[in-house]
Formats: sequence, structure tokens, C-alpha cells
Amino acid sequence: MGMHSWQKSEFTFFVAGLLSASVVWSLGLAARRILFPRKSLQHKLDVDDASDEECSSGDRDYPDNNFPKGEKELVRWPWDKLRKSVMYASASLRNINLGDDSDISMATAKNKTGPCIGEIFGLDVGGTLTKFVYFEQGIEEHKRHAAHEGLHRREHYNIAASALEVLQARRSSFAVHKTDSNADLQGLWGLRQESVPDRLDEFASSCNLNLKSASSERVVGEICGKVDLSHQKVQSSGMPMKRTRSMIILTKSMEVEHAEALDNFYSFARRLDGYETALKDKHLSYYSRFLNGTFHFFRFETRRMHHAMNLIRFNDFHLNIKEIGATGGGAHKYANDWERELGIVLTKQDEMDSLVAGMQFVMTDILGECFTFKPSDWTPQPSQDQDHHVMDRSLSESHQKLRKDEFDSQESAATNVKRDNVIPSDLYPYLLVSIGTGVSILRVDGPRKHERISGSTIGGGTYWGLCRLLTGSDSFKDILDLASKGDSSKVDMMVGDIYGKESKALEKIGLSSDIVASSFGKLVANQNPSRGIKEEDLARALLLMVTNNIGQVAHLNAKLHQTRRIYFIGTFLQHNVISQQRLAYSIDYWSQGTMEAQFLEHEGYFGALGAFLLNQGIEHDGSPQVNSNDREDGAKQSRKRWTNPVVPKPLFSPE
Ligand SMILES: Nc1ncnc2c1ncn2[C@@H]1O[C@H](COP(=O)(O)OP(=O)(O)O)[C@@H](O)[C@H]1O
Ligand SMILES: CC(C)(COP(=O)(O)O)[C@@H](O)C(=O)NCCC(=O)O
Repeated sequence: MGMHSWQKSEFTFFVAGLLSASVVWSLGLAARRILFPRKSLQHKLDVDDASDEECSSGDRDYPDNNFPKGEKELVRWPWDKLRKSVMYASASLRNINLGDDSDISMATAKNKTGPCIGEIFGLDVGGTLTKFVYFEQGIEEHKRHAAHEGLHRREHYNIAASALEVLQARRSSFAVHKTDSNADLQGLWGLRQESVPDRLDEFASSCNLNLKSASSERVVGEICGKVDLSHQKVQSSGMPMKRTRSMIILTKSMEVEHAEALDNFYSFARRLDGYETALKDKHLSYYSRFLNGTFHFFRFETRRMHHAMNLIRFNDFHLNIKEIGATGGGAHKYANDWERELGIVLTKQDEMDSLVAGMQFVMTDILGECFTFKPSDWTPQPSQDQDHHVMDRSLSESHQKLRKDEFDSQESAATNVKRDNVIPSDLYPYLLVSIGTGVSILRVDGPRKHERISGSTIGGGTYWGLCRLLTGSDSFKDILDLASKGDSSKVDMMVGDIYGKESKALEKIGLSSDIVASSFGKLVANQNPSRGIKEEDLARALLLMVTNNIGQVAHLNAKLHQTRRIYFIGTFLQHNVISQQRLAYSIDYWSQGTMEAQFLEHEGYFGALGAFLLNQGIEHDGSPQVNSNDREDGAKQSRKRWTNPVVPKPLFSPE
């Protein structure tokens, strides 16, 4: 069918109109890009945010950007905000086109020539959270140097290129300023986090450090790849010191660069301080007298890994980091991404080795690290020669007070009791229960002897995953707040619900009517299971269910492996007093007072700290230090070092 001439002309007009509209639109867009470059950057970033999410941790990917539809999207992490502000700033400074990622300078680990500040970090990439620690040389030490020796702060950092060097510097200044070395540490983080005194010498001698040489010789952290072994020297003690060279050989510019790189990072990290609980666990920062510096602790969700990597990249930190000691499953999973995108090598440390190393370091380094819970009317006994007796006696006393029917009611009245009165020789063997995404159970027989003996799939990930489903909340802290208000008996079926309250039959099976028979069991009886049930009841019942299960598995393993002390660690326990108290009571109850559950203030960070320590070859137990680069095969060597045949003494005969 042919077109009429009026139809043809109308069609021509329509096409012409369409064309001119698109030309005007394109011109407008181009003008907008020129006039308002940030607008287009904003768009690019928004797209990035979504795509980052997509390519993050595989197990928790959501193809439609972020979370499943219908869930509220809470912005809990400052990555996006920070990343954007940093990108704007660095783009305008360097005048680069952020529309194309290839414009951003990349450096592979091999071709990096700048300073390396990777030695101050330890990374633990877990199933839910990524934890990282960084070490900053003690500010008090800088002040002293500045006052007494006229050293600029930056110059002082040069002495602190690695933790070993920090220790060496500390040793030399300790000798010079012996009188004020204790006083100036006081009050830094309060008594609770004060380091154990008088162990520095012991530790330093274990490192074969030579006081005289400390001021004139410098141990160069070879992880930076700036080692000139041709300048190896033999010290006056006759001990060959590997990786040393004269300060004169180190060029001034390299030192300044290194100091600047550190300063840049430190000031950046301080900017993160503003985010209170979201990123940095400020309350956990502590001054280590062993290493003369402060450890800082950060964490973020592992599914945000690519955001974190972008943050590093857009701040140019990757240019000054060649390698980082890393542990956790993600150290393997993300190693290629880190190397490809950031040029940073993740030097893998065994997960369990790192956990134990970090934990033992902190237990020796900090007074007040360990604690447990006791009924509020429990009173500590006066100290005896053998401190560990205190624990034995208090256990049996508290046990007398713990009757089955008081189990729940006592929970809220339980008090936090510090447990550092345990002498180190009495420490082993102990059970280490790491409640992360899943649960790992280790028997530790000595500073370098441990074995993963068991585990459980019902862990922190189980609780957190089910809570997200049941409550729609996307904040772990909010969930814990909810749980603290909940009533689990609305959800749990009690023994009395099954037997009736007064049944004589219960005596025979050794149960009382008011204990839980089945977690969530009450929901089977109602026509509508959610009627009358609040989110807080679900959050509490689930928390107790997961915790009870972990407690029971831990107790059975402790019994099987004859350990009477059980340390519970992992971020699941952070700020989670309900679980800590429940574990303390369950272990005491089930073991009839022969075992004790203990907790540690830095519960979630031992893996990251251990990765730092192992990577730097720092140990606490008096054995010679081994730098990771001295090993032919890091993992193999590490395992070798951690196998020390210590025969555990039996604590009690199996029943
Ligand atoms: N802010 C938080 N976000 C997510 N999970 C948290 C948070 N705080 C505590 N948790 C709990 O800690 C668990 C992760 O513990 P963690 O020791 O870091 O394990 P992993 O190394 O497997 O990530 C989570 O599964 C959750 O139960
Ligand atoms: C696989 C893991 C060691 C990983 O550690 P995580 O990230 O959970 O801290 C841990 O989740 C685990 O031990 N799961 C339990 C596996 C089992 O014993 O059945």
C-alpha cells in the first residue's frame, strides 16, 4: 500500500525531528560532561558500586546489584563515601580522566621501585569479615627521640622499617633512657591494656639483638626487596647478622620516601577513626611494649573486598606496598586479584598458625586481655604462690552456686572477671574454639604445637545469615540489641511443655521442667507460627541455639582431649555478652566446674595479628626469629617451626 503525499511529508518531518532531537541531546550531554565533569564521574562511580558488588565474594553475590529485592539497603560502610571523595581529590590533583580505569597508574609487585610499607600490616580474609591490623611505632618514643636527640619524627621512622627494627631501636633507646621507659608508657591506653613489664629483655635476647650494634647498624626488612647482601657484617658478638648494611649506604631520599609513605598511610588511617565502630575498632588499639609501638585494628565485610581494593588503589597505597602477610581462606581466594589489580603479593600464612601466634602474643603482651564470667556473688580468692590454684578453687566454688534451675536467671547477673592470673607454664594444653563464619576447634599443646581437632558448621555465619533472613536487619549490632530484649521462651519448647510442669518422670531422666527441650520447638504447636512472636524473640532464641550448640561441641572436645581451659575467640563474640555468658555457664555446668571458658578482648583479630607476626618472623616464646623470606617454602617451614614435641600432662583421667 503506497503512502499519500501528506503522509510522506509528515513522516519526513518526524524523522528529521527525531534526528535533530538526538543531535541536540548528544550536544547537551557532551557540554554537560565538559562543564560538569563530576557529574559524569558520579555516574561512573555509581555504576562501579554496583559492579563491585557483583564481582565481590562469590558465595554472597547478588546478580541484581546488592541485596535481594524487598530488603532495605542500609549503607553501613563508608567505603563508597570515602572512595568517592578520594577519587575526586586525586583526579583533580592529577588531572586524570577517571572514565577510563587504565589511566590510573598500576604497578606490579615486580616493577615497583618505591618504598615498601607492607611490613606494618597483617590481613585476615575470612568468610564474613576481613580483619587487618597495622603497626605504628610508639609516639612516646618519637617524642623522646625528638627531645633528647633532635631527631625529626620522619627520620625516626627510618629506624622502624620493620617490626624487628622497631624492637632494635627500642632496645637501644631503652639502654640510653632506662629511667623513663616505664613511666612514659603509663596511661597510654590505661592499665587494662598495659603491656606485661620486664619481658622485653627476654624477648629481645631471643632475637639475638645486639645492643651495641643497634645504633650503628640497621636490619633491613628484605621484604621490600632493597637488600644488599654484599654488605653483610659480622657483629662484635660474633653473630653473623644477615640483611644488614650501613646506614650510610641507605640513601637519604629512600628513607624520606619510606617515612612519607608511612605518614601518608597513618594520616589516612586516622581519617577512618571518625567512623567509630563501622571500620576501626578503636577501643582495641593498644601499645605493645615488646615492639614499642601501637597496634590498630580494622575490619570490613569480605563481600566488600573490591571496594576496599579500590580504596587502596585510589589512595595510591598500592604503589608503596609490595607484599602483606595474609591469612584466612580469602588470602588464597583473592591472592590473584590483589596481585593483578594492586600489584600486592599476599604472603600466605597458615590460618591456624596465625590464630595461635596472634593469640599467644596478645596474651603475653597485654594485662587484662583474658576474662570470664562468674555469678555476681562470686568473690576472687586471695592470691597464692601458684596463681593457677586460684582458678581451680574459684571454679569449684562457683560451681556450687550454679544449680541447674538457676542457669538462665544467673546469666544476667554474671560479672566479668579478669583471668590473667594464670602462670604460663600452666597454660597448656588448652582448647581454642574460633567462632568465625564456621567453627574451628584446636587443641594447643605448646607455643608451637597445635592441631585442628574438630569443627562445626553451626557458627557465626549461621547466626548472622539466618538473622538477616528472619529479621530483615542488616546490622549485626542491631541484631545483638534486639536479642538482648527478646524472650526465647516464646519460641523454644521447654521440657515442661512436653512433660507437664510437675512430672515425677523428669527426676529420673535428670531434667527440670524449665530448661529448653527444643530450640524453636514451640513454633510447631501454633497454627500460625509467627503469631505473637517478635523479631527480638527470634534473634535471642537463635543466638542461644547457636551458642549452646557451640558450647556443647566445645565441651565434648575438651573432655575428649583432656583440656580444662577453653578459649573462645572469633568476631561472633565481639560485644556479644549474651553468648559469652552462656558459654561460661554452659562449660561450667556441663563440666561440673572442672573446666573454664575464657574470652579475650581482641577476639576477632588474632588471625590478622598472627599473619603480621609470622610474616615478620616475630615470636614471643623465646625461640630464634625466622623471617618469612628466609624460608624455602613459607608454609612448609612454618609448619616445621610450629611442631615442637611437648608431651601434655594429663589433667584428669577419662571417666
Ligand atoms: N559487623 C559485623 N558484620 C558481620 N558479622 C559480624 C559483625 N560483627 C560480628 N559478626 C559476627 O562475626 C562472624 C564472623 O566472625 P569472624 O571471626 O570475623 O569470621 P570470618 O573470619 O569467618 O569472617 C559473623 O559471621 C557474625 O556472626
Ligand atoms: C573453613 C573454616 C576453617 C574457615 O574459617 P572461618 O572463615 O569460618 O573463620 C571454618 O569455617 C570451619 O572450620 N568450618 C567448619 C568446618 C567443619 O569442621 O565442618
